[in-house]
Amino acid sequence: MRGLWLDGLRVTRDGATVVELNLTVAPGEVVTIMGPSGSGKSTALAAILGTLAPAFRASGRVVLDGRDLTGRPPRARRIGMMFQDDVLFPHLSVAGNLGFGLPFGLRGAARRARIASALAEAGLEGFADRDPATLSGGQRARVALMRTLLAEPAALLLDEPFSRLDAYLRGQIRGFVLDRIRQTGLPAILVTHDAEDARAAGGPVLPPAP
Ligand SMILES: Nc1ncnc2c1ncn2[C@@H]1O[C@H](COP(=O)(O)OP(=O)(O)OP(=O)(O)O)[C@@H](O)[C@H]1O
Repeated sequence: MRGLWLDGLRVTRDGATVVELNLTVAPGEVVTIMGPSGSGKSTALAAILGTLAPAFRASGRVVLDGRDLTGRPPRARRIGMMFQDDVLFPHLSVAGNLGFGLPFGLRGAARRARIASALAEAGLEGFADRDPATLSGGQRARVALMRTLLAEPAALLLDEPFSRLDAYLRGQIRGFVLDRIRQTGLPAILVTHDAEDARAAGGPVLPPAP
């Protein structure tokens, strides 16, 4: 079955449940998780990604496109992540940052072609050699998303990815991200405090059930 399935995923700390999720996310669908600060949203994403802090224990299963990811290391899960403070590496050019998303063995013309098409998709032709410090917030956010997508993830997790952007940019970048999700057909989970984000995402909205 294609898509992301959280089959009784439960995270505990000192024996107490922090968060529990039972849901399926279809290809190209965005499920939004909204809830108060400290309700376990980021913890749930870390459990899906396989990066839980040692204080937590996870049970249940994470199944992606029919693969049971339980117990697999993060890099083997093929899950892309976009954070609120997604930083670009300051010592690399924009192209160098995008290249970081690419498979390690990809070199030469094939590598350059993938980077050029990502730049074009992000509306950033001619930006390959730019220092990331000279980009606007919206340009940086687009490069960060394209870097994540170049790694060819099979699902996407978004943790408050728009919250540092002003209202105008927020709408623009949100549209860009949601378009990419629909085009790539990735199942996605969006954590946000913003009702407009949830509405634009168009999918189910869940509280993280304690
Ligand atoms: N590394 C950690 N070790 C121990 N407890 C932690 C750790 N990280 C988070 N917690 C606790 O786990 C609970 C859930 O935190 P989490 O960050 O998942 O909430 P959140 O819903 O994402 O909050 P916010 O909206 O503020 O980002 C909180 O009580 C938090 O204090």
